[in-house]
Amino acid sequence: MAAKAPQNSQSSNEASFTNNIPVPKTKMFVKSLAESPDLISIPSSYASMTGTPNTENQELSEEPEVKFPTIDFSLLTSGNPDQRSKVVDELAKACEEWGFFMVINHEVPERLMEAVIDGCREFFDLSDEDKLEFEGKHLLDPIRCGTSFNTTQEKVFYWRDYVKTFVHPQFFFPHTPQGFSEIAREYSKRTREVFLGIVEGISESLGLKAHGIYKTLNLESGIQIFMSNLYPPCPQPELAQGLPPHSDHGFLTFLTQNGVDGLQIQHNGKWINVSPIPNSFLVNTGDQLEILSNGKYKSLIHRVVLHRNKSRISLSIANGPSLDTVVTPAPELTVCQRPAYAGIKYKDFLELQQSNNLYGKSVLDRVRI
Ligand SMILES: O=C(O)CCC(=O)C(=O)O
Ligand SMILES: [Fe+2]
Repeated sequence: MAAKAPQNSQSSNEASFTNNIPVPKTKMFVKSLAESPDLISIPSSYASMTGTPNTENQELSEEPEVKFPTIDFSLLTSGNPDQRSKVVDELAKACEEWGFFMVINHEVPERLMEAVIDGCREFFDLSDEDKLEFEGKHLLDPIRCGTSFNTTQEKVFYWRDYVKTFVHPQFFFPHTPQGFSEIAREYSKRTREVFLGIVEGISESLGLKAHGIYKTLNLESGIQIFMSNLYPPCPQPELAQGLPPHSDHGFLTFLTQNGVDGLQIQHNGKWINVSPIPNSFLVNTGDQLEILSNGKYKSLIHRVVLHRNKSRISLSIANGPSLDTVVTPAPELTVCQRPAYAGIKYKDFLELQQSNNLYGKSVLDRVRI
């Protein structure tokens, strides 16, 4: 059945979004595969050749109670300089030692967080034909929906469907399910406010002016990508992967989920399961922060493992520079140290990341000096 042309809330003919890298026809959505009545094992095209996710070259941490860094957003914005400077120090430590933190007391209403996840679920529940309307034709099309990560490049597919849309500087969104777009618009806006507050704190933590990063990365027209992932129940979770180990291309990613865990982060050479504090954001550092901080704040390597009987939905909001910003190490940080990364336009970085395999820090490695 032929897919109809994508329809979005606004025009998709923005010059900054058009490129010529075509998107292949989506393989079957993994949700439909997972719902096949007789499925007792995964097709070989989903079986990881590098071993099971949990035994792959690194062990799972055996620490029973991991104390993840937690940032109280209300203390960062309270106007009390002592409280703020304490949180700035905590941000420095979290970014340097973990590349990961949970944000609590962020003022995004819990019911909005629940409503947006419900919207994601309703979207994934649409028929394959309805979802294919949003498949997208080119890699940087503002709305794209599909499965795995990049099925033209992958020998092994990931047990994951996704919908991905650009929500800043211009808001694009599927017109269905009804009401989803409005909820997503509000959620994206509120999340961006928290992101901008955290960016000021990170700016200060690097010894830059509070607005330094905002100006350098042109965040006024910074990219915000709304990406929801569905990981359906998998009959052989020990063989398939939700997402392989990778870092995120942007500056900071804000993640929430439907109450089902599955995210693992790499810390001190071990994998750690992340179980979020309710109503918190899981925030991780991305490649543009690693470049800007000249390697002081490394981007976090993370991956997703699957469940036999549970369906997981996550929503990651990737926040990055404007597409035409050339990101380099901050000049203030290369006075005593040589720059460790060459400058690269964010749009080029994004295109490289989207058109290749998702693995490790493959794109960042290309700009290391
Ligand atoms: O689903 C998750 O927990 C992580 C998703 C992720 O890594 C991504 O969207 O880049
Ligand atoms: Fe990620």
